Amino acid sequence: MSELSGKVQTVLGVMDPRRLGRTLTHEHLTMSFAFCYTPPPPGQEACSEMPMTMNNLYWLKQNPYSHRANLLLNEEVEAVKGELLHFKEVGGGTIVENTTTGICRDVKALRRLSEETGVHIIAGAGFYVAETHSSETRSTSVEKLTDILVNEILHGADGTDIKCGVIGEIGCSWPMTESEQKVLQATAEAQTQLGCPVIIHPGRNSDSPFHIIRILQEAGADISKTVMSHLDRTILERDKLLEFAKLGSYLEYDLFGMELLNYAFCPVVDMPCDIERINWVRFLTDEGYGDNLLMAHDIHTKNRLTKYGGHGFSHILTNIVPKMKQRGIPQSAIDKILVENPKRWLTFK
Ligand SMILES: CC(=O)NCCS(=O)(=O)O
Repeated sequence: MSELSGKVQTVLGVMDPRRLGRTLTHEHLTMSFAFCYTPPPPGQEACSEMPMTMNNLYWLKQNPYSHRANLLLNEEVEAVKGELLHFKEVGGGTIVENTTTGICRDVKALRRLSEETGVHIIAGAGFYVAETHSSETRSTSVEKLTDILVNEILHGADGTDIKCGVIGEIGCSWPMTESEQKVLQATAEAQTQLGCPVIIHPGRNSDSPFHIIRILQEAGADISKTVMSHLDRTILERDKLLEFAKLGSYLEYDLFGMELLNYAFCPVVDMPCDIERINWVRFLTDEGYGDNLLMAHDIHTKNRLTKYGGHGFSHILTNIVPKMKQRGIPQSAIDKILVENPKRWLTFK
């Protein structure tokens, strides 16, 4: 049993889990997604450099990854601070900040944001997808990777004394690379040592979450303390989703607010709209998985901030929760998703 047992760990230190309140389990407050730049559709090349003005906002919403500056959320710390103050005003308590090594994690900015807004922030340890792994990471052994993860939780990340409180988001591609597989095995080992929460970014294929859980299980992970993110764009077939739910991880719908026609990273996927996400949440609740559900926005581009006409970090509390109630999801089920399940997941064993 670790010294963190029964506690959660925020960027300001260890805390009683009862203080978390309403929690968004998958967000980014400062990160760069520059490596994911995707050229605009033919004939629209000039749009990638255009100013982020009112008349361009709809294009940005439809093509968020085709505009270079839009991928630099790390340029908007002041705007994010304003968003967090509003999140608190509307009843928000905690944000799990999933930025890991590879997409410009900035734990000092997270600590400052938490101090200045009063929102509890939990930082993520580990590595994003292989495309962002350094050559050093790729050649590191599972044992050394485990040491890095454990160190980020027990001693601090990126040369600071600011400690992470979850492992993840751990990035996986489809097909998975050897380096990603090693990081997953190290994640399982670090989780066994520390009893910590884990959160995974699956590849963009409905077989990816199954494959990841198998690797984690074989390496000894505690699947009941593991979140599978981005199910909204990953498993879009009911029977397959129920088959996955039986494996026992948390099931996260974390792209609330993201509504677009063309999902550039995987054009064969029809990205659901928010009402469809609510329907998935209701389906899983009705099927008995209410204790496994989590929700978030996974804001990772500028255009989703209210400064740029986006929905912002308060969208779930302000707009989605009332809609869930209107669609017959009881308050008790909503409280599980926003309070009880995050608390159980984030508490160290
Ligand atoms: C930051 C991040 O990984 N967001 C997920 C984007 S995706 O399109 O769902 O993979």
